[in-house]
Amino acid sequence: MIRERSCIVKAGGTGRATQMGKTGEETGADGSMVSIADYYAGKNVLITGATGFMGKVLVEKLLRSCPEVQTLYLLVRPKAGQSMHERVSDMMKCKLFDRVREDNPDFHQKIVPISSELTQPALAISPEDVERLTSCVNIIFHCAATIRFDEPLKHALQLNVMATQQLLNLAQQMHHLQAFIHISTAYANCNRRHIDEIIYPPPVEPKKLIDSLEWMEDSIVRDITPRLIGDRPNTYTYTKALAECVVQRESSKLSIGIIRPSIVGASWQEPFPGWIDNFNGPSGVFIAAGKGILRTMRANNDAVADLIPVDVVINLTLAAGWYTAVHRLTFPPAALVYNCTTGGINPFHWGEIEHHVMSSFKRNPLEQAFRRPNANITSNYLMNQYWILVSHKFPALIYDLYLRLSGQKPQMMRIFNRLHKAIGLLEYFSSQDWEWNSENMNMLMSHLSPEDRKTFNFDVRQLNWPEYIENYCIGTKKYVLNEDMSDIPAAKQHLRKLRNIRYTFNTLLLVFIWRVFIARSQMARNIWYFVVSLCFKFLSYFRASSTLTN
Ligand SMILES: CCCCCCCC/C=C\CCCCCCCC(=O)SCCNC(=O)CCNC(=O)[C@H](O)C(C)(C)COP(=O)(O)OP(=O)(O)OC[C@H]1O[C@@H](n2cnc3c(N)ncnc32)[C@H](O)[C@@H]1OP(=O)(O)O
Ligand SMILES: NC(=O)C1=CN([C@@H]2O[C@H](COP(=O)(O)OP(=O)(O)OC[C@H]3O[C@@H](n4cnc5c(N)ncnc54)[C@H](OP(=O)(O)O)[C@@H]3O)[C@@H](O)[C@H]2O)C=CC1
Repeated sequence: MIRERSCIVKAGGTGRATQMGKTGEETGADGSMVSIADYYAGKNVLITGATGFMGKVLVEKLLRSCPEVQTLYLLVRPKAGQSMHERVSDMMKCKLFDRVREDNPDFHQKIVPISSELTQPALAISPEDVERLTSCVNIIFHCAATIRFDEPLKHALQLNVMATQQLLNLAQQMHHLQAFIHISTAYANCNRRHIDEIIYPPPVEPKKLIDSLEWMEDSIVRDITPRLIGDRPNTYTYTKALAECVVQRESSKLSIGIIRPSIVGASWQEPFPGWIDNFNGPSGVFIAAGKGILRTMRANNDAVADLIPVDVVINLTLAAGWYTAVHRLTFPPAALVYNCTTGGINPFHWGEIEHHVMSSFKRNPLEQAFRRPNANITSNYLMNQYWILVSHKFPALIYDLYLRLSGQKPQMMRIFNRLHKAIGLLEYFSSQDWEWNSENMNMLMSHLSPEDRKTFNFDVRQLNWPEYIENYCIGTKKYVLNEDMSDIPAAKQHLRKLRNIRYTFNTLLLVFIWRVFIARSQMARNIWYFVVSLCFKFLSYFRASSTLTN
């Protein structure tokens, strides 16, 4: 149980003892509050979702900036024919960990994978592992979730809500737990325009929903899902809202922090700019636009694009873990919520994103683009439908015809259908504005020492958007598509070839249409002869006047 009355925490590798002050704050020998790295020294940390996008960055940052951390227990499941050990060892080989590897080649010794399938009863953790975890874990970061927008409700509920409840149950058995940090999303309450740092009443009592869905067939659940999620756009935001409520209910027994990031994008500074490893959210859209596949999308040019770099989210998460733990005895029995957003502090709009993404991909083109990158966003439904027809479906049809004629399997229409499904799910978020209150983020920043403010920087006022977007686009090229920067001249050459193909195609099309038109209409023929004779007269006049002046 974590709401201990007093506690002495041995700060592991630093050999520095920290103790609870009168206020419940952990203080150093001189009475000052311990730094973040000192707090994590000697601590055992449990992380769920460590193999995911944000989990990886969290593990990396903990190892790099809190090198005295004792052990990181990662709840991992075997997947795609790989054992949990193989998955974790592959993860540690990835480029993201290069800096940690340089600082400490033996960093893997601090990582202990624990086999767990979060959708199974008791999280499918073996009794020995439960024993081990309950006796030593000091802090939990719960990142695991399904973030798919089209996840069937039952599965989203199982993972995002029920697994969270089970993890909270496990947390309550832990003897030395000091903080439970839950990663939610800023869009959990996207049915509201203004979102405060509070937990709103749930759309439905989670337990009742879980009980009633349990006996229902999947087809029935599918049919009633739209009615259940109501004014939320998908099962993801709906179940994340329910999860917050489940977490909040345990806050009288545990010290809890809830982080609500908005749209998490590539890293801003750490461990290097532009790191990204997936197609989620805007990354997939940027790549599709860079490849010249996506030419139109419904989004509001003037709406705020609330992107937040992944390293900012992780720095805030670690700082919130520290703050929750050192203040655990002074907290009221309520979870502290941190809206982790940029819109209210350093706003940037979708129209500006479009401009910078396009110019960045023109400077650093992706390899083997389908067409020259030239995506436009519009909030007009009909306009978007028109461009989908002209710029997506028509070229896909022609290309598939070419593939068929050359004996290959047509594939472009299939790609476009998938793309349309994906962007259709994102449009809700790119067409509207939200306003998040981020006072707790500012409050947390004010509690950091100047040194911690640098090491765990989450001050997004310093973010230079054009530079960030440029690094983001380069990051998608290098780390998602594994393309080499040295191939840029060839990629530019390919774009020039595409431009020439387009010019030739347009000219041939124009001539063809005109010829058809002339052949069928006397009026068109008359206009044609009139224009030609006008040009001829003008040329003769020009030639005659230049002869006279000579
Ligand atoms: C010029 C630019 C202008 C900008 C304009 C505005 C841009 C606005 C952009 C965004 C704003 C919104 C942001 C959201 C806010 C919420 C934030 C959060 O809290 S959570 C995080 C969000 N979560 C998701 O982003 C999950 C979304 N993804 C899904 O739900 C599914 O992946 C879905 C339905 C899109 C596709 O499902 P399937 O079953 O058809 O496909 P599957 O298995 O996921 O992937 C198949 C292949 O396609 C790639 N793929 C996946 N998503 C892609 C995408 N968006 N674009 C391109 N490829 C994608 C995958 O990597 C995979 O590749 P392989 O077959 O393994 O090689
Ligand atoms: N990405 C974003 O834009 C945003 C994300 N968030 C939140 O941040 C958190 C992390 O998101 P992100 O890193 O992007 O998500 P990812 O999809 O990249 O990672 C999800 C993680 O959860 C794990 N997981 C999923 N299902 C199970 C399961 N049944 N048992 C065990 N582990 C499981 C995955 O493991 P495995 O590798 O085995 O599949 C993976 O490690 C989530 O809570 C999300 O809601 C909030 C706002 C925005």
